[in-house]
Amino acid sequence: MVEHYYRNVHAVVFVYDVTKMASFQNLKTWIQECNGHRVSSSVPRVLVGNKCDLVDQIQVPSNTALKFADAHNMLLFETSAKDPKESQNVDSIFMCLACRLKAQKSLIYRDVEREDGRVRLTHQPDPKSNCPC
Ligand SMILES: Nc1nc2c(ncn2[C@@H]2O[C@H](COP(=O)(O)OP(=O)(O)OP(=O)(O)O)[C@@H](O)[C@H]2O)c(=O)[nH]1
Repeated sequence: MVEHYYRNVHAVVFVYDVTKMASFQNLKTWIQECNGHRVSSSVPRVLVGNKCDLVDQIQVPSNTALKFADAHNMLLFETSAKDPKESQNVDSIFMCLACRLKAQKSLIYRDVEREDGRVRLTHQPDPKSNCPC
C-alpha cells in the first residue's frame, strides 16, 4: 500500500510540528523511508515546520531546523495552517515546488541540445523568473 505513495512521485513535503520535538526527531525515519523507496535525488524535497503561530510552545528552534534542512539539501518553510499571516504561508510552499518542477521540465525539454549524437546542456538561469524561493 505504502508503495503507491512513492510511485511516480514528483515532490516530497516533510512536515513536523514546531511544538513537538518528537515530530522533528522522527523526520530521520521518514527520510530513510523515502530513500528506501528509491525516490530520485532530482525530486524536490522541502521541510515544513507547522504551527509556528504557537510561539509560546515552540520546541524546535528555527536554527536547528535550518541546519537539518541544509544537511538534507532541503528548503525550510515555517508555517501556520491556522494563521496565514504568521511567517511564510502554506501557498508559498506549493508555489516553490511548482516553480522548481517547472524549471526542471524546462531543463529537460528546452535546454538539452543534441549535437552529433551528444547531449549538451544549454540552460541559463532566467533573470526574469519570479520564483518565490
Ligand atoms: N495553532 C495551530 N493549530 C493547528 C495548525 N495546523 C493544525 N492545527 C491543529 O492541530 C490539530 C490537528 O490537526 P490535523 O490536521 O488533524 O493534523 P494531524 O497531523 O492529524 O494531528 P497532530 O499531530 O495532532 O497535529 C487540529 O486541531 C488543527 O486545527 C497550525 O498551524 N496552528
